[in-house]
Amino acid sequence: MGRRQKNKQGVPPSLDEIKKKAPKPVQKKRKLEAEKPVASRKRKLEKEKKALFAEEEAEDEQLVASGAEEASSNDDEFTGFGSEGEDNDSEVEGAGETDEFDLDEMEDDSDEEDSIFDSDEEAQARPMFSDDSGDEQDLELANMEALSKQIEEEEEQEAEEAEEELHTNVVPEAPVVLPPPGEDTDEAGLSQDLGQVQLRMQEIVRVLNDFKTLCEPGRSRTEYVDQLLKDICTYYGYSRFLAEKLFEMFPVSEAIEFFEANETPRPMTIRTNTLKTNRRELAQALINRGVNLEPIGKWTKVGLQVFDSQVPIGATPEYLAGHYILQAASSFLPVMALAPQPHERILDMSSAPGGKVTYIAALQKNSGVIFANDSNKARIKALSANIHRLGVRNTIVCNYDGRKFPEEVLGGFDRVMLDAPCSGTGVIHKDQSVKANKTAHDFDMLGHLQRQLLLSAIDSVDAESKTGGYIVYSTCSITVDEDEAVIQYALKKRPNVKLVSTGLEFGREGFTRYREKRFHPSLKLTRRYYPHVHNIDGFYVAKLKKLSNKIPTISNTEEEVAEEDEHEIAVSDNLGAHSEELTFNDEADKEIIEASRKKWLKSKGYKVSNKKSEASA
Ligand SMILES: C[S@@+](CC[C@H](N)C(=O)[O-])C[C@H]1O[C@@H](n2cnc3c(N)ncnc32)[C@H](O)[C@@H]1O
Repeated sequence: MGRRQKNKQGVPPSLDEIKKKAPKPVQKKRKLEAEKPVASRKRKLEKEKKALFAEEEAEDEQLVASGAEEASSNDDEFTGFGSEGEDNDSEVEGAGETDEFDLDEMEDDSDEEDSIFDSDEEAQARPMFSDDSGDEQDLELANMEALSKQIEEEEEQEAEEAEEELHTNVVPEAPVVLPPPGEDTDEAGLSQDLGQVQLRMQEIVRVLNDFKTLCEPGRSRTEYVDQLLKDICTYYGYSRFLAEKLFEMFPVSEAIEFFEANETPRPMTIRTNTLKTNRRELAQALINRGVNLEPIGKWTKVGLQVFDSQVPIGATPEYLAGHYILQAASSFLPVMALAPQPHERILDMSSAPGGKVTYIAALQKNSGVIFANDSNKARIKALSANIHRLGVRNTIVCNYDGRKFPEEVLGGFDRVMLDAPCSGTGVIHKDQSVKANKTAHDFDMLGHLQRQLLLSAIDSVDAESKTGGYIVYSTCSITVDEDEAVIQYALKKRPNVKLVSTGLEFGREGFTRYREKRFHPSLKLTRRYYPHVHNIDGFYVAKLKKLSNKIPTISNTEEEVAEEDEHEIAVSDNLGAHSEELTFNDEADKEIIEASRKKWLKSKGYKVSNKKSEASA
């Protein structure tokens, strides 16, 4: 846990902000989860208000048109849902859920909600929906009053805080940035006071961004980066290993934005369960209970963002009746990419606690069959509970190791969703323990499991499916090891698949090169999401199309084999107690393991014979 979190220091100012201000030991009050900067929210609101009133007359036509446009802008897979007009909640968005929303944790959420203050006035000012035809725009109008009031109050509070800061701040001295050459931070007595550390980070970032002009004579870039990493560990509470791993993914300033974003929660969001209601009705019901909300964005017609509430969001009658599920917005994305069609046979290989699988069922309108699998028995409980509460009836819950598909369980699916177990580097704001707990060994083991699960997912799909033949791979981690590297491995091991567009409207392109690694150019088609860029959890989504049920022979050169399976060397080095869980069950893999083993033995100085070892014979 980071020192800032442990000390409950609340949301610290961003580094941009501290450029303008001196550090203050007393931190600001923690903002509400969904809170955006007041000025920008107000501007947005005013803009929306104008647009809404201007367009009011053309509302119905516009809604229908925008629905049609959205349907047509997506893959062919979506056409099955396209013809039912605006109330057709079978829109192409997908949903999913990450662990934090499982039932066990719902109580905690509720407690948090209880503590959110909302004035009576705001509640009274809540407008009602009077028109059946509206959707997103009605909803925004309905919330306008409440939001305006809230924003005004926030403005007043911010003005008070600014005034307070003016009186309490002392202009700081320029921080000492680097210890004298040859000394480390402690020896040199560099301050560990968090305010000072924060200032030092800001100063180092400034120097690194204009190194030639600003560096101390004789000091190298590496020295600055090293001190910055030390400070990141001190200030945010990361292990050196993870700080480096994440730091090297971004340009320097952006890396700090990423670390900052992990200190604040993402907006609370819910997904309308279209098996039971539609978003407009749900929004009205919740507004009537004192929930302040608005649509998440144009890209989803089922998502709502909750700003604050007078009632616990995880315990309203609507919640208990299964009209919605608490679900991170990022988790909608893989299901949108999967784009399940009615009547299809679908496998969700690691589905607990069920956020994504219940959205798949909703998009299928309870038709077809879904196998909702998860290897963790304990999590199956929450999965079943969600399936029941949300009125999902087309789903069979099962409890296998995903790697047993298709051979020992079942294959021939139209589509497979693999929302893989991962390190959770995209959701650090929810689980601060990731900062200190994840080791290189964990990443090796996860990468290995993810690769195996993905090959099983691919093998479980029927390439001849009339409507499908797709696999979606997603993680709530942003590390290349768990994302592009896993897909690259699958492309090489299964030349009978290719990457296709996810159909998602936003998100950064996947890496085609990362440090010394080079990936297939089609990795560009995959999508990356970041908390500091998209204000959603860090996420990765890739969509594959299976072209044939036959796996073409792989003619890898020895060098390619060694390159692809670099991580396997590390894994075999590390197998130890976990070796039973991680045995390969695939002939092709055995050869690769053997090649890796030989390379590893050679690297350790052993003489390696060209005969096959007993284990692989
Ligand atoms: C990211 S969570 C899935 C979240 C889920 N898709 C949702 O939307 O609610 C990853 C899941 O993988 C499961 N898992 C881990 N190893 C597995 C394996 N070998 N086979 C199948 N599931 C596995 C974990 O129990 C965990 O529930």
